[in-house]
Amino acid sequence: MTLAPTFAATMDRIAGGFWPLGLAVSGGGDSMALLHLAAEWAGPSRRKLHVVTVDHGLRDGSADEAVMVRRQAAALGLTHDTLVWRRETMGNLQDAARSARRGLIAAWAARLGVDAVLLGHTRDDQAETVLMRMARGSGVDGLAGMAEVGRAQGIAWLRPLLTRGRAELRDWLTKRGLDWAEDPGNENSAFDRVRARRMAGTLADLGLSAARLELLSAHMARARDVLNDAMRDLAGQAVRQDGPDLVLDRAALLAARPETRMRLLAAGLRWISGNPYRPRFAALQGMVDTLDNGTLHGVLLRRQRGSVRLMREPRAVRDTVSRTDDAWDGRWCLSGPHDAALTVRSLADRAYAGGRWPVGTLAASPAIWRGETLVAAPLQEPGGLWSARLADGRDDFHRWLRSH
Ligand SMILES: Nc1ncnc2c1ncn2[C@@H]1O[C@H](COP(=O)(O)OP(=O)(O)OP(=O)(O)O)[C@@H](O)[C@H]1O
Repeated sequence: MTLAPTFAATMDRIAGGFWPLGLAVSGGGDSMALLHLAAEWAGPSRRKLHVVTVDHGLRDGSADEAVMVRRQAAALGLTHDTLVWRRETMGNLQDAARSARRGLIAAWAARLGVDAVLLGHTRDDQAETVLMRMARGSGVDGLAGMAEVGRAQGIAWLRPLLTRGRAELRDWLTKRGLDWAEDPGNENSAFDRVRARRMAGTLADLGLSAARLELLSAHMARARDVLNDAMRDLAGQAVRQDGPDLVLDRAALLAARPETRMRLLAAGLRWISGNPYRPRFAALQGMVDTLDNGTLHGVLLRRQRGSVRLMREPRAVRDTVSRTDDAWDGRWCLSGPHDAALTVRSLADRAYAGGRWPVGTLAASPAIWRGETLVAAPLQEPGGLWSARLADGRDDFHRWLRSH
């Protein structure tokens, strides 16, 4: 099928529930094609498409590209904003630029009431991602590549061009006499992605084309879904949430397949720690084979008779301080009489044994402090003026697991 109708069908399938929509357009060929295709698809509703360009200021011409995008967006009747990023961090420049860009765009979307932003990743980007992940020894999840619909930083990121080729998009623009900018960064071989792009060219000569790599990622995405279903079934049978902790039936877990067990443990560690990434494979494997006492990813594992309890590691939250009306450790909400002089910190060594909760759970639980004076310890001594509950979205492990 030709480009515009397939694009429209994809958009109807993935973007239907979102309106207005954001469009991240760098000025390169992929995202300029995205701009024109999206405007065509939206028709008279195009006023609800908002375009954004991040000017990284990393090289001459980046401001000109933003101006070019603005001009073309205006000609299509779309609003356009330029966000300027000033580099503050050292280290991997492309990674820093990408995460700054995503953060700026997400904040921009929140300001406009936009819940979903379109990105112009193509099949070639997907193929390069898969190759880079192969080179890093990724498993099924990594080889599934980028998702057509993903959630991060509080919004949805949609990639409606993931099955289309870069050359096809440029042809489409050329035929319509539309302009785009070539990113000089694409020729800089210091970047992993650029090296992957070159490697992809060589492999295509051997038959390992972008289309084949995209097929691989689609197979892997299906395998991942099956494995995640198995993990959720196992969680239903073998995991009980106890307040902020998880209690795992050790025998049931050890009887499950290692991959299912490993996924479940990784999910439990992420739910408790709030870390969006899973631990490294080697560290996880060591722990999952024995399900013994240990610490990983800011979480303690403690064996208790036939089970293993997962709880937040007290040391990991020792230095976490927040105001009483912010979520503490990203997962606890406190309520009580407001007083600007109070702060939330962990109960730490003021936790004592003998109550409803293990000392470890209490030590990593939130407490209200005035300087060094303990004002309230809601988990250890409930029923006082202060109470603590798990934040929405992090309060029910099994529900959380269904959406992660
Ligand atoms: N400066 C920018 N301003 C607005 N959107 C951008 C900008 N750069 C990239 N994008 C958006 O991100 C999409 C992908 O860009 P790019 O291939 O450079 O990848 P990336 O975001 O760095 O991520 P990855 O390296 O994982 O592919 C573009 O098609 C566009 O939608």
